Amino acid sequence: MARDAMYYLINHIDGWDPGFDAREERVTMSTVVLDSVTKVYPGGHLAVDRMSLRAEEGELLVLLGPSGCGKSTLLRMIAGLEEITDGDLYLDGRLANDLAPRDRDVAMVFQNGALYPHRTVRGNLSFPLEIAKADPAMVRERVVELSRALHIDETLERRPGTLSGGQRQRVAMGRAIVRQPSLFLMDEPLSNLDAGMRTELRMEISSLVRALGVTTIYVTHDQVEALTLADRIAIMNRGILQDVGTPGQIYNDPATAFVAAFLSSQQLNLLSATVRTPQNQYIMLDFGLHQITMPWTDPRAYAVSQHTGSQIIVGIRPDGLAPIPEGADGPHFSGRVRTLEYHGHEWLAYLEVGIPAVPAPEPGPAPNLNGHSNGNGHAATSKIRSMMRRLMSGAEEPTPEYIAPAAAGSGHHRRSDLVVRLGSRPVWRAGEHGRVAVDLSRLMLFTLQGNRIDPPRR
Ligand SMILES: Nc1ncnc2c1ncn2[C@@H]1O[C@H](COP(=O)(O)OP(=O)(O)OP(=O)(O)O)[C@@H](O)[C@H]1O
Repeated sequence: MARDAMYYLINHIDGWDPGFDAREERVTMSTVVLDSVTKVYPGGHLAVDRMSLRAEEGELLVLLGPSGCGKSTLLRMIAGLEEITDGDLYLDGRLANDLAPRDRDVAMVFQNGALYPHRTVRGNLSFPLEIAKADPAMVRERVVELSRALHIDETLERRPGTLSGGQRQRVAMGRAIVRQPSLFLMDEPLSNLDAGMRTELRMEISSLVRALGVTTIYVTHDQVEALTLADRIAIMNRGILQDVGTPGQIYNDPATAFVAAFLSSQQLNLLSATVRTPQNQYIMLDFGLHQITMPWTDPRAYAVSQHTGSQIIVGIRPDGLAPIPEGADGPHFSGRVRTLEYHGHEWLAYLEVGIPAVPAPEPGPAPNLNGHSNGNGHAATSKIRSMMRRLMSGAEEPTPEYIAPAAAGSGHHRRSDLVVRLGSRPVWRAGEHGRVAVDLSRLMLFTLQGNRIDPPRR
């Protein structure tokens, strides 16, 4: 959104009086607290498993995860559209499990920007204010102002069916904004748009919700959207919270191998290594054909040494490896360049280094995530376990904590190529021998279950 349009919107919204005490509402935006919230759908499907999470007042919290991980279910429970099976939801400090959706002061924007098809854009935008019995003259004025700020003023007399996808989403956002809720819930609002429109609207959403200071929970499966938009990201898999932190924290210091792999734009190198401490002089990560040494002065050394004699998973992003000349010193890998791939802004090289590679394990929740807990976690856990037993009547209790990596520890690792980022000019040709320096500080160290060996900083 253009800067002047943004100021226009903010200034006018500040002065709004839409017929209810909106300004009072705006100074205290909702905090959202999930305390061990669980959803089991009829039929026994566990969609959300003991999620504890807190969205601060005015925060833009992104829920990120692959399709089917339970993001929409969680959002719908917050909106009151889906019943909570177990655990507690607090909105602004009030227990809200049984609060009717209309009493939650929540506005929701969906993927398809669901609008009233027989109402014009003007009718759609004014509807929430009409319901609130606002003065009609004021409603007309406010709708025009808002439509200008959202660049949809020329579409006011049109019906949603005649609008582009981007215009429909702007109207949907406008309709959510117009009644100034204390909580915005957005469920993949950009996923039906083309790449250019997604980028444009992404920036607009970011400036809009920040300018309004409305607490926003935004669901997406797109890691770029999450990294660019969020104050904090909560990443989920199979209904379980995997990590929560600022984009920088979870990208650079991920709690689990799943998080590291999910947030990598290029394929993350996940390699199997055995930890050794020869004569206690240093730590050796033994990759079979290659060894990397880590001095005792490394801040992770003690934690890694606890795994001496065992296998661990070492993660390294393609840009943590840099080509170096043959014979250069320092930690390195080397092998034949199998192929080069052109990606426009960069080249990727695939280096045959003969190191066992492993898929990212999908562990349970990382320990010590900074979600909210009111101290009754054990009670909630045993409650849900007994409920699951009832639901599954005799079936074995589900244990989502650990799904063994296909190859890890089995001795039958597939050997795959090391992916190396080369930048805009390839320094090698296919078939040549290549050598890459390993930036020790960029190595991520995980147990075979996929949890970080050295605790992430939050
Ligand atoms: N009404 C329902 N009844 C039974 N199972 C459901 C229902 N709604 C969702 N599920 C299941 O719950 C799980 C979580 O679904 P949910 O829609 O919350 O995931 P999601 O992360 O939002 O996925 P997507 O990104 O594809 O929308 C899925 O396995 C889904 O099939």
